[in-house]
Amino acid sequence: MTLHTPKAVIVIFGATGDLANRKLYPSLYRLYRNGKLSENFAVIGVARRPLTNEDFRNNIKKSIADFNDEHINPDEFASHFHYNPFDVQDLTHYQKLNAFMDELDEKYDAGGNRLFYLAMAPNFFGTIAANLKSEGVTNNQGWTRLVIEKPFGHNYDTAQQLNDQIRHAFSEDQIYRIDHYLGKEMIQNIEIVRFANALFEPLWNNQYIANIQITSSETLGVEERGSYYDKSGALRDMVQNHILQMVSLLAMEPPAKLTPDDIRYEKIKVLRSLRPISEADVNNYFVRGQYDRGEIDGEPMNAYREGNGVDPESNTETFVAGKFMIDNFRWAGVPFYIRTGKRMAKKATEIVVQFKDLPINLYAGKGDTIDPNLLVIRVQPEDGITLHLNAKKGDYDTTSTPITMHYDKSAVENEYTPEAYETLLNDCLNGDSTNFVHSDEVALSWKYIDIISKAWTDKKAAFPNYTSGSNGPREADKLLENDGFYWWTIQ
Ligand SMILES: NC(=O)C1=CN([C@@H]2O[C@H](COP(=O)(O)OP(=O)(O)OC[C@H]3O[C@@H](n4cnc5c(N)ncnc54)[C@H](OP(=O)(O)O)[C@@H]3O)[C@@H](O)[C@H]2O)C=CC1
Ligand SMILES: O=C1O[C@H](COP(=O)(O)O)[C@@H](O)[C@H](O)[C@H]1O
Repeated sequence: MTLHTPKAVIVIFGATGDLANRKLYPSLYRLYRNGKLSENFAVIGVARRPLTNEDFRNNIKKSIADFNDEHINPDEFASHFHYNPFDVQDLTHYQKLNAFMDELDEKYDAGGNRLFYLAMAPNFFGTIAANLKSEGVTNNQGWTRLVIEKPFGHNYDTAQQLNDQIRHAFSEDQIYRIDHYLGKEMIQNIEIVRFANALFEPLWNNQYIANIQITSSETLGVEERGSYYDKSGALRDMVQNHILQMVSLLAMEPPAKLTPDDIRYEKIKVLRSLRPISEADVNNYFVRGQYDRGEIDGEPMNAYREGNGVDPESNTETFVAGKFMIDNFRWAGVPFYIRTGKRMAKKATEIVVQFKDLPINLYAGKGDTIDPNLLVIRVQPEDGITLHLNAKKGDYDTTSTPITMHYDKSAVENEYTPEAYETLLNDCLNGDSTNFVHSDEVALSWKYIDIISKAWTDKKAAFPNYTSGSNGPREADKLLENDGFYWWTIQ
């Protein structure tokens, strides 16, 4: 696809919030700095508090203060930003917004294109979408796009309701549902590693792969988000979206073409092939945990139930481990193990593809155990790929020893690797929806997750059951041990 420098008037609903300040403004700045955003753009920040343009621009400058680029004048960048105090319920505010967008469109020659970014709590999404439509804000000349943030609903039913509300005002191809994991460099690399290497694609199936493990662990607890998190939990917060997206990318068939529709079609097929589990079976496939007090880097940590906004008897899980089975020809019999949790030993996201053992070990007589080949995709904190092989030991005998081949980015490459939000904003501005989530993916993933959450809501767990700073509850290890496997250590 040929990319042109996009032109647009962008409205950020929730412009004074955490996401806007920490992620969106720095991402827009990097796009601007890297020439991906021309001078033909304006941003209107929308929120309740009564800021002036000057206050708002000062906030923008604070959010990009770390960049310190000599050749970019922060005032010049910030001059593209305009603040609009706003009440999302007040229709007259939408009418004024519409007129202001026209004015800025003319001033910046923005091509009549409009991007609405909803960086606010999801309960506002339906109202905002409906009001934008009823007040004619979406009747613009150029393209119109809507970006929404997760959570896309709380379960299947609420996700469908949310979708219906938004679809009333925007068509599916105008809606960009953000899953920031899809903007991460190494998650995007899964497709390239699989489909651009003759070495892997022929082996990428149940004949050669024993299991796939996905770990996304955090050292942080729920911090200031207790009241949101206590109603969500790790299953909804991480598994329904990020983890299932990673599973889909790892398991999908090669798409006919690299178009958004072809790729989504293949991902959706994976979600359709997930082996359904009954409520009675949930605990054979999934393990839940909640962190207790503990220590990380020598610092004492409190228990989840002691956090702000958390019910002192909370039954909410802060850890999930699980096994997905994909019942199709390619993956029959291959477990996809996943685990994610807060307050674990390390902050890391890693994918390990474990290949099957060879039929016989020719070196067993010489006392060597041959390790399985592993392909490790390191998503964060550092990106990289490691291939675990066996090779000759450096001695007189012909014996085998495990070796590794690493691909690590140089410091310079790392510096220029775009942040997830930067990549996704760039894609959206250029109309590329490949790395955004389709409503069918949302619906299918909720259908699967709802069964687990029902089983877990109906039956209280013996929480807390893992120490802060550990790798989660012991049951998560047993899940693999029962199948003759174990979790590979995170690097
Ligand atoms: N923060 C993050 O890292 C992530 C956030 N998200 C999602 O992004 C969304 C925003 O999160 P976050 O930035 O953390 O939330 P914040 O609570 O920090 O910000 C909420 C924003 O909404 C504005 N707002 C609230 N009520 C109204 C109203 N009635 N009318 C107009 N504006 C209003 C607030 O401004 P004011 O008070 O001035 O009105 C503020 O700008 C949520 O859906 C969240 O789940 C998703 C992934 C990561
Ligand atoms: O969406 C979310 O993701 C973060 C973890 O993101 P990462 O990029 O740091 O891996 C998680 O902390 C948060 O609870 C969740 O809502």
